[in-house]
Amino acid sequence: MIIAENLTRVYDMGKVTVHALRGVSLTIQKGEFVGIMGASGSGKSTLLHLLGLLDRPTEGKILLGGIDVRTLDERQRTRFRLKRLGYVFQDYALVPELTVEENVYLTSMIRGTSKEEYQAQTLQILDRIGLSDRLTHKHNELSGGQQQRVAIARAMVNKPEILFADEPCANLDSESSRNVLDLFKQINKEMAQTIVMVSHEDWHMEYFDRVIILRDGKIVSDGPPPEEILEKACKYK
Ligand SMILES: Nc1ncnc2c1ncn2[C@@H]1O[C@H](COP(=O)(O)OP(=O)(O)OP(=O)(O)O)[C@@H](O)[C@H]1O
Repeated sequence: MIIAENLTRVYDMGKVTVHALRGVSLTIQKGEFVGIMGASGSGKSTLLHLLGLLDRPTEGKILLGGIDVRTLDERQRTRFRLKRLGYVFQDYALVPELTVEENVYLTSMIRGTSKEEYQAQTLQILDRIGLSDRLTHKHNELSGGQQQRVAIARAMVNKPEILFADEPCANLDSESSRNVLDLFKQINKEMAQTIVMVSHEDWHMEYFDRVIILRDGKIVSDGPPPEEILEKACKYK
Protein backbone atom coordinates (compact mmCIF):
# COMPACT_ATOMS: atom_id res chain seq x y z
CA MET A 1 0.00 0.00 0.00
CA ILE A 2 2.82 2.42 0.95
CA ILE A 3 6.48 2.03 0.05
CA ALA A 4 8.93 4.77 1.00
CA GLU A 5 12.59 4.58 0.07
CA ASN A 6 15.32 6.67 1.61
CA LEU A 7 13.21 9.78 2.24
CA THR A 8 14.96 12.94 3.27
CA ARG A 9 13.44 16.34 3.96
CA VAL A 10 15.68 19.32 4.40
CA TYR A 11 14.27 22.74 5.32
CA ASP A 12 16.55 25.48 4.07
CA MET A 13 16.04 28.38 6.46
CA GLY A 14 18.72 30.68 5.04
CA LYS A 15 21.47 30.60 7.66
CA VAL A 16 20.20 27.35 9.18
CA THR A 17 19.48 24.05 7.46
CA VAL A 18 17.10 21.65 9.26
CA HIS A 19 17.40 17.95 8.40
CA ALA A 20 13.89 16.87 9.44
CA LEU A 21 14.17 13.39 7.88
CA ARG A 22 17.46 11.64 7.22
CA GLY A 23 16.82 8.57 5.06
CA VAL A 24 13.56 6.90 6.09
CA SER A 25 12.50 3.68 4.36
CA LEU A 26 9.36 1.73 5.21
CA THR A 27 6.59 -0.45 3.80
CA ILE A 28 3.02 -0.36 5.09
CA GLN A 29 0.60 -3.13 4.09
CA LYS A 30 -3.10 -2.77 3.40
CA GLY A 31 -5.16 -2.95 6.60
CA GLU A 32 -2.33 -2.06 9.00
CA PHE A 33 -2.89 0.44 11.81
CA VAL A 34 0.51 2.07 12.19
CA GLY A 35 1.56 4.58 14.84
CA ILE A 36 4.41 6.99 14.13
CA MET A 37 5.92 8.03 17.44
CA GLY A 38 8.97 9.82 18.82
CA ALA A 39 9.99 12.92 20.73
CA SER A 40 8.97 16.42 19.68
CA GLY A 41 10.92 17.47 16.58
CA SER A 42 11.85 13.89 15.62
CA GLY A 43 10.15 14.24 12.21
CA LYS A 44 6.75 12.53 12.74
CA SER A 45 4.57 15.16 11.06
CA THR A 46 7.11 15.68 8.30
CA LEU A 47 6.97 11.96 7.49
CA LEU A 48 3.15 11.89 7.60
CA HIS A 49 2.95 14.92 5.30
CA LEU A 50 5.30 13.30 2.78
CA LEU A 51 3.42 9.97 2.79
CA GLY A 52 0.08 11.82 2.55
CA LEU A 53 1.22 13.92 -0.44
CA LEU A 54 0.91 17.14 1.55
CA ASP A 55 4.61 17.86 1.01
CA ARG A 56 7.43 16.61 -1.22
CA PRO A 57 10.65 14.93 -0.08
CA THR A 58 14.00 16.55 -0.79
CA GLU A 59 15.18 13.12 -1.92
CA GLY A 60 13.72 9.62 -1.99
CA LYS A 61 10.84 7.76 -3.53
CA ILE A 62 7.24 7.10 -2.44
CA LEU A 63 4.94 4.51 -4.00
CA LEU A 64 1.25 4.70 -3.04
CA GLY A 65 -0.91 1.84 -4.32
CA GLY A 66 1.87 0.99 -6.77
CA ILE A 67 2.15 4.52 -8.19
CA ASP A 68 5.45 6.38 -8.01
CA VAL A 69 4.09 9.73 -6.84
CA ARG A 70 7.03 11.59 -8.40
CA THR A 71 5.31 10.98 -11.78
CA LEU A 72 2.21 12.99 -10.73
CA ASP A 73 1.91 16.68 -11.57
CA GLU A 74 0.24 19.08 -9.10
CA ARG A 75 -3.26 18.50 -10.56
CA GLN A 76 -2.85 14.73 -10.42
CA ARG A 77 -1.56 14.94 -6.84
CA THR A 78 -4.66 16.93 -5.85
CA ARG A 79 -6.96 14.37 -7.50
CA PHE A 80 -5.04 11.54 -5.84
CA ARG A 81 -5.45 13.15 -2.40
CA LEU A 82 -9.14 13.82 -2.96
CA LYS A 83 -10.04 10.41 -4.38
CA ARG A 84 -7.73 8.04 -2.57
CA LEU A 85 -6.55 9.54 0.72
CA GLY A 86 -8.24 10.79 3.90
CA TYR A 87 -6.90 13.12 6.60
CA VAL A 88 -7.69 13.88 10.23
CA PHE A 89 -5.86 16.74 11.96
CA GLN A 90 -5.54 17.71 15.60
CA ASP A 91 -7.67 20.85 15.24
CA TYR A 92 -10.58 18.98 13.51
CA ALA A 93 -10.64 21.62 10.70
CA LEU A 94 -14.43 21.65 10.38
CA VAL A 95 -16.04 24.52 8.45
CA PRO A 96 -17.72 26.51 11.27
CA GLU A 97 -20.62 27.82 9.16
CA LEU A 98 -21.66 24.31 8.10
CA THR A 99 -23.67 21.66 9.95
CA VAL A 100 -22.33 18.20 10.75
CA GLU A 101 -24.05 16.75 7.68
CA GLU A 102 -22.77 19.51 5.38
CA ASN A 103 -19.21 19.22 6.71
CA VAL A 104 -19.18 15.52 5.89
CA TYR A 105 -20.67 15.69 2.41
CA LEU A 106 -18.52 18.66 1.39
CA THR A 107 -15.66 16.28 0.49
CA SER A 108 -17.92 14.13 -1.72
CA MET A 109 -19.32 17.27 -3.33
CA ILE A 110 -15.83 18.57 -4.15
CA ARG A 111 -14.99 15.16 -5.52
CA GLY A 112 -17.88 15.43 -7.97
CA THR A 113 -20.11 12.64 -6.63
CA SER A 114 -23.81 13.01 -7.52
CA LYS A 115 -26.07 14.68 -4.95
CA GLU A 116 -28.08 11.50 -4.23
CA GLU A 117 -24.90 9.49 -3.79
CA TYR A 118 -23.12 11.95 -1.48
CA GLN A 119 -26.19 12.39 0.68
CA ALA A 120 -26.59 8.62 1.02
CA GLN A 121 -22.88 8.14 1.77
CA THR A 122 -22.97 10.92 4.38
CA LEU A 123 -25.92 9.44 6.25
CA GLN A 124 -24.38 5.97 6.11
CA ILE A 125 -21.02 7.04 7.54
CA LEU A 126 -22.55 9.28 10.24
CA ASP A 127 -24.78 6.41 11.27
CA ARG A 128 -21.79 4.06 11.44
CA ILE A 129 -19.82 6.57 13.48
CA GLY A 130 -22.76 7.13 15.85
CA LEU A 131 -23.55 10.75 14.97
CA SER A 132 -26.78 10.41 13.02
CA ASP A 133 -28.62 12.30 15.78
CA ARG A 134 -26.33 15.34 15.33
CA LEU A 135 -26.87 16.08 11.62
CA THR A 136 -27.95 19.71 11.98
CA HIS A 137 -25.53 20.69 14.75
CA LYS A 138 -22.80 23.24 14.13
CA HIS A 139 -19.26 22.70 15.44
CA ASN A 140 -19.78 24.92 18.53
CA GLU A 141 -22.69 22.69 19.59
CA LEU A 142 -20.43 19.63 19.77
CA SER A 143 -17.80 18.45 22.23
CA GLY A 144 -14.17 18.18 21.07
CA GLY A 145 -14.53 14.39 20.82
CA GLN A 146 -17.70 14.72 18.74
CA GLN A 147 -16.02 17.27 16.45
CA GLN A 148 -13.16 14.87 15.89
CA ARG A 149 -15.65 12.07 15.11
CA VAL A 150 -17.22 14.33 12.48
CA ALA A 151 -13.74 14.96 11.05
CA ILE A 152 -13.20 11.18 10.91
CA ALA A 153 -16.58 10.71 9.18
CA ARG A 154 -15.59 13.40 6.68
CA ALA A 155 -12.26 11.67 6.01
CA MET A 156 -13.97 8.27 5.63
CA VAL A 157 -16.89 9.27 3.42
CA ASN A 158 -14.92 8.73 0.21
CA LYS A 159 -13.66 5.33 1.42
CA PRO A 160 -9.99 6.36 1.27
CA GLU A 161 -7.32 3.75 0.62
CA ILE A 162 -5.21 5.28 3.38
CA LEU A 163 -6.34 7.37 6.34
CA PHE A 164 -3.69 9.73 7.74
CA ALA A 165 -4.16 11.20 11.23
CA ASP A 166 -1.79 13.78 12.73
CA GLU A 167 -2.10 13.81 16.55
CA PRO A 168 -5.92 13.49 16.38
CA CYS A 169 -6.24 13.36 20.19
CA ALA A 170 -3.90 16.24 21.01
CA ASN A 171 -6.76 18.53 22.10
CA LEU A 172 -8.89 15.89 23.83
CA ASP A 173 -9.13 14.67 27.43
CA SER A 174 -8.29 11.02 28.03
CA GLU A 175 -11.90 9.77 27.89
CA SER A 176 -12.62 11.51 24.57
CA SER A 177 -9.22 10.35 23.29
CA ARG A 178 -10.16 6.77 24.11
CA ASN A 179 -13.49 7.15 22.26
CA VAL A 180 -11.74 8.53 19.21
CA LEU A 181 -9.05 5.81 19.28
CA ASP A 182 -11.74 3.13 19.73
CA LEU A 183 -13.41 4.51 16.61
CA PHE A 184 -10.16 4.37 14.62
CA LYS A 185 -9.65 0.78 15.79
CA GLN A 186 -13.22 -0.15 14.84
CA ILE A 187 -12.80 1.35 11.35
CA ASN A 188 -9.46 -0.44 11.00
CA LYS A 189 -10.86 -3.84 12.01
CA GLU A 190 -14.31 -3.74 10.41
CA MET A 191 -13.39 -2.03 7.15
CA ALA A 192 -9.76 -3.20 6.89
CA GLN A 193 -8.90 0.50 6.75
CA THR A 194 -5.19 1.28 6.48
CA ILE A 195 -4.42 3.98 9.07
CA VAL A 196 -1.19 5.88 9.66
CA MET A 197 -1.34 7.98 12.84
CA VAL A 198 1.15 10.32 14.48
CA SER A 199 1.06 10.31 18.27
CA HIS A 200 3.33 11.17 21.17
CA GLU A 201 1.31 9.46 23.94
CA ASP A 202 2.78 6.09 24.96
CA TRP A 203 -0.60 4.65 25.97
CA HIS A 204 -1.91 5.09 22.39
CA MET A 205 0.47 2.29 21.37
CA GLU A 206 -1.98 -0.35 22.61
CA TYR A 207 -4.25 0.56 19.67
CA PHE A 208 -1.62 0.16 16.96
CA ASP A 209 -0.63 -3.05 15.16
CA ARG A 210 2.78 -1.60 14.63
CA VAL A 211 4.77 1.28 16.10
CA ILE A 212 7.45 3.14 14.15
CA ILE A 213 9.65 5.28 16.39
CA LEU A 214 11.62 8.19 14.98
CA ARG A 215 14.60 9.91 16.54
CA ASP A 216 16.36 12.85 14.88
CA GLY A 217 14.72 12.10 11.54
CA LYS A 218 15.57 8.39 11.47
CA ILE A 219 13.64 5.21 12.28
CA VAL A 220 15.11 3.72 15.47
CA SER A 221 12.52 1.01 16.01
CA ASP A 222 9.71 -0.61 14.02
CA GLY A 223 7.51 -3.44 15.31
CA PRO A 224 4.50 -4.42 17.41
CA PRO A 225 3.75 -2.37 20.55
CA PRO A 226 5.93 -3.37 23.53
CA GLU A 227 4.52 -6.15 25.75
CA GLU A 228 4.47 -3.94 28.87
CA ILE A 229 2.16 -1.44 27.15
CA LEU A 230 -0.24 -4.22 26.15
CA GLU A 231 -0.15 -5.75 29.66
CA LYS A 232 -0.91 -2.36 31.23
CA ALA A 233 -3.74 -1.83 28.75
CA CYS A 234 -5.38 -5.13 29.81
CA LYS A 235 -5.01 -4.17 33.48
CA TYR A 236 -6.75 -0.78 33.18
CA LYS A 237 -9.39 -1.55 30.54
N1 LIG B 1 8.05 24.19 7.66
C1 LIG B 1 9.18 24.02 8.37
N2 LIG B 1 10.21 24.84 8.22
C2 LIG B 1 11.36 24.65 8.88
N3 LIG B 1 11.59 23.66 9.77
C3 LIG B 1 10.58 22.80 9.97
C4 LIG B 1 9.32 22.93 9.28
N4 LIG B 1 8.51 21.91 9.68
C5 LIG B 1 9.22 21.20 10.59
N5 LIG B 1 10.46 21.72 10.74
C6 LIG B 1 11.52 21.20 11.61
O1 LIG B 1 11.72 19.85 11.25
C7 LIG B 1 11.94 19.04 12.41
C8 LIG B 1 10.88 17.96 12.46
O2 LIG B 1 9.61 18.57 12.65
P1 LIG B 1 8.25 17.74 12.77
O3 LIG B 1 7.15 18.72 12.89
O4 LIG B 1 8.18 16.75 11.68
O5 LIG B 1 8.47 16.96 14.15
P2 LIG B 1 7.44 16.20 15.07
O6 LIG B 1 8.12 14.95 15.52
O7 LIG B 1 6.14 16.05 14.35
O8 LIG B 1 7.29 17.20 16.29
P3 LIG B 1 6.06 17.51 17.29
O9 LIG B 1 5.79 16.25 18.06
O10 LIG B 1 6.59 18.60 18.16
O11 LIG B 1 4.90 17.96 16.43
C9 LIG B 1 11.89 20.00 13.60
O12 LIG B 1 13.22 20.36 13.92
C10 LIG B 1 11.12 21.20 13.07
O13 LIG B 1 11.51 22.37 13.73
